[in-house]
Amino acid sequence: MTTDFEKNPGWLDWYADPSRPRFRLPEGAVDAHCHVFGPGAAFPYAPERKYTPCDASKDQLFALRDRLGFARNVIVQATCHGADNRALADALRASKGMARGVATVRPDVSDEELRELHEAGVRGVRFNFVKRLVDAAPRQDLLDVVERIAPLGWHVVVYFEAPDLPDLRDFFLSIPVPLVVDHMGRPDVTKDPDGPEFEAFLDFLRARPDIWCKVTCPERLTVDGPPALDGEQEAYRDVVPFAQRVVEEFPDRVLWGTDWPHPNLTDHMPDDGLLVDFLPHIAPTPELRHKLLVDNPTRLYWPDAD
Ligand SMILES: O=C(O)c1cc(C(=O)O)oc(=O)c1
Repeated sequence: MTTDFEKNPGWLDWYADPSRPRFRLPEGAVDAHCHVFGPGAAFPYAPERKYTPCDASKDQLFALRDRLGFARNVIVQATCHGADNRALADALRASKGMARGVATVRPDVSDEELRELHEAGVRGVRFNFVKRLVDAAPRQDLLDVVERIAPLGWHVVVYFEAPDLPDLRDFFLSIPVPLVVDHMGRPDVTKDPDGPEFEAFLDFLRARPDIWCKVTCPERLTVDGPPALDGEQEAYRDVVPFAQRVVEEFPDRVLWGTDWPHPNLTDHMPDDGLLVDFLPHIAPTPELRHKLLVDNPTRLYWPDAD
């Protein structure tokens, strides 16, 4: 088995020495979207992966959590690990209850694996429709997965790009468990936040009260920044109106996370401390920020916490 992996040429490694955020996160804040990569020598990347990243271990993730001032993490299975959830489960177990997870499973996953994942802290599965990241799975396979995970009380996280929503909408609405949308459905932020494409996305969120939305990844969505680097306190201004619209209309079902270690960025690697400083721009009041960072993710991932 290969354990010696070479990251993609031009791969941008995560930012090694993030600044301490000026914005002080509320107590109990959850980084509700982040990943671990390998390390490849211990947890090999999947043969079917579309990219080979740099390593980003659980210890490095937990160090970032502590530096930024988060209490908890939600770790999302990255596509470079396919449906091999061992690195994820290892990180969840090591977190001692301070991390929950979102896994990738195939319809033939055993009951025992599902039980073990649940016991480790997994509370959802991820369906990915971004063509550069995965080969499309047949929709029937996904519905078969839903049937397997529904009894565990899990939800489905969906990652897709805005132009694909019209084709996916009815399928999503047929999924009989809560849905969580990654990265705001990837809007084109050069378009009008009040225009038809983003309105179609908001309308999808309105279709059911159990559709949640991650208002994440300004560093991925931005077109003209400025980037969260060199102390910039007004980063990613072009993304702000989109995220703010979602936060204000759906304050009780928005989530936020760093997306560390930021796979596949090609332009720049953000300083994660400055990414945290982006939060007051999209959630302008302490009440909105408390819902976004504490109440909502705690309700979804730690419903029994007091
Ligand atoms: O846009 C991406 O490249 C990306 C990739 C992955 C993954 O590979 O799982 O996860 C993300 O949240 C975003």
